[in-house]
Amino acid sequence: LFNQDKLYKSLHVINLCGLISNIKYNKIKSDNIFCNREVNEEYAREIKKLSEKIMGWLSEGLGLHRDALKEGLGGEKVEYLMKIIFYPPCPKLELLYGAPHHTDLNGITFLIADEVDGLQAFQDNKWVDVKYDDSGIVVIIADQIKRMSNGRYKSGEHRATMDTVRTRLSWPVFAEPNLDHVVGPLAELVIDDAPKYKPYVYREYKFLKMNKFPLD
Ligand SMILES: O=C(O)CCC(=O)C(=O)O
Ligand SMILES: [Fe+2]
Repeated sequence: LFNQDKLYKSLHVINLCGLISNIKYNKIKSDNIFCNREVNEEYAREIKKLSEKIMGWLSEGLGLHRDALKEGLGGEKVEYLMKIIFYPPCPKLELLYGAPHHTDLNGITFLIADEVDGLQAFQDNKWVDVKYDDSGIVVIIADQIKRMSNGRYKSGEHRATMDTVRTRLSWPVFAEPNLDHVVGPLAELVIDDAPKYKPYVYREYKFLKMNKFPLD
């Protein structure tokens, strides 16, 4: 999917995550270790390209033109939100999940983690581990693609567990609509089929889902 050289170049921040995964969070924050603007910008550019390529394939899979999902998500106004998540060790795993099971609110998510496993996907009615693999990137189809496709694509259910002794860092990038953009089933997909989902201004969708209000 990527030009490999470019990928590796843009990933050295991620490798750094692996190396520093045992350093205390405060130290990470105070050292501003992630503030390598050049690398982050290059990573963001590559994620944008990858995101548009995959959304192109997904659009074609719906029998639509390549840009259909990208345009539905807001075209050039799509935003790429990078999060760095810190999961401290948890000696009693039965007490909590790092991230309880959920689907992502946005359009599509790209996730890289350090070498500590934790991400699990719900597949065939059971939770399966997404194994750490530093040659790849995890792609999660999220709510807005499900809604634009009128349910023909599912929003991938996932969760993150913690490790009893090791700290874990993960690095998802969420491709999401601008808060004022309205997303709903694509017009071409609701000619013969009834719309399964209401269109929402993304700001409102986020608010309703985060507060567990009914959506449709
Ligand atoms: O840390 C992970 O592997 C998953 C994080 C996640 O699912 C999220 O932030 O939405
Ligand atoms: Fe998630």
